[in-house]
Amino acid sequence: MTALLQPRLTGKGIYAITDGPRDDLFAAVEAALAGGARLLQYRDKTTDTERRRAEADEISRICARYEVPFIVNDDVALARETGGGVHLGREDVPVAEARAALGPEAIVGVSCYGSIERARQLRAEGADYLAFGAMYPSSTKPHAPVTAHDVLTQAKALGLPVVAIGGITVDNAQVLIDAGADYLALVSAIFAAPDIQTATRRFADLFDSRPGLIR
Ligand SMILES: Cc1ncc(COP(=O)(O)OP(=O)(O)O)c(N)n1
Ligand SMILES: Cc1ncsc1CCOP(=O)(O)O
Repeated sequence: MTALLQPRLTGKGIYAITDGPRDDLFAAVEAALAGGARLLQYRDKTTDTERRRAEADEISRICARYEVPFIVNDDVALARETGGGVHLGREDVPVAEARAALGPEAIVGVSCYGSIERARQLRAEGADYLAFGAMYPSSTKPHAPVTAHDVLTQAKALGLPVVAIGGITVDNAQVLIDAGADYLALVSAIFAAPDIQTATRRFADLFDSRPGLIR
């Protein structure tokens, strides 16, 4: 296991999520972090174990330099090896199994799709954040059903950080923040942008741009 101290899950902002192999993966991650991303997830659905391990290890080090929590999608063993947290969906292991493998300090995030009941259950199981979506149709995950925005508002009452994901652009993001999203989870809007750092900064600025609004 890489002995890197994981920063805590605090605040609000951009949750940058990678989407499979690319030649400039490390530079892309670094650009998102330089643009102000506050959480980083390594998401690679391929089965190339060696490449995934090497990439996750390097990205965990980049995140540590920026003091940004590093999360691995799906793969608890890889999270353990690289000192990261993990994001779990309905096809993945239970929260308790991830917690037992990663320890009490690790971030364990969960997909709740559009279900407050699922969110309540996973909170009881020890999840650290609750992710909802797709909020809009997503070209990254085209079959993900779209969720109503008011689930974000309802989720606020559960007292954990609320993450919105799916089809988010700079033009449709503000309404999600206003509905209660603490984090906007973004794949294509930042990682397919010609200038990843600038794209991330534009989203990050949304969290600071309305000082008069009480959230
Ligand atoms: C922050 C965040 N939210 C949702 C997901 C989707 O997770 P899941 O439903 O397990 O689907 P895959 O990502 O595994 O295709 C996520 N990865 N991150
Ligand atoms: C992983 C995932 N889960 C629901 S939508 C989605 C993809 C989000 O990607 P994008 O930000 O490009 O729509």
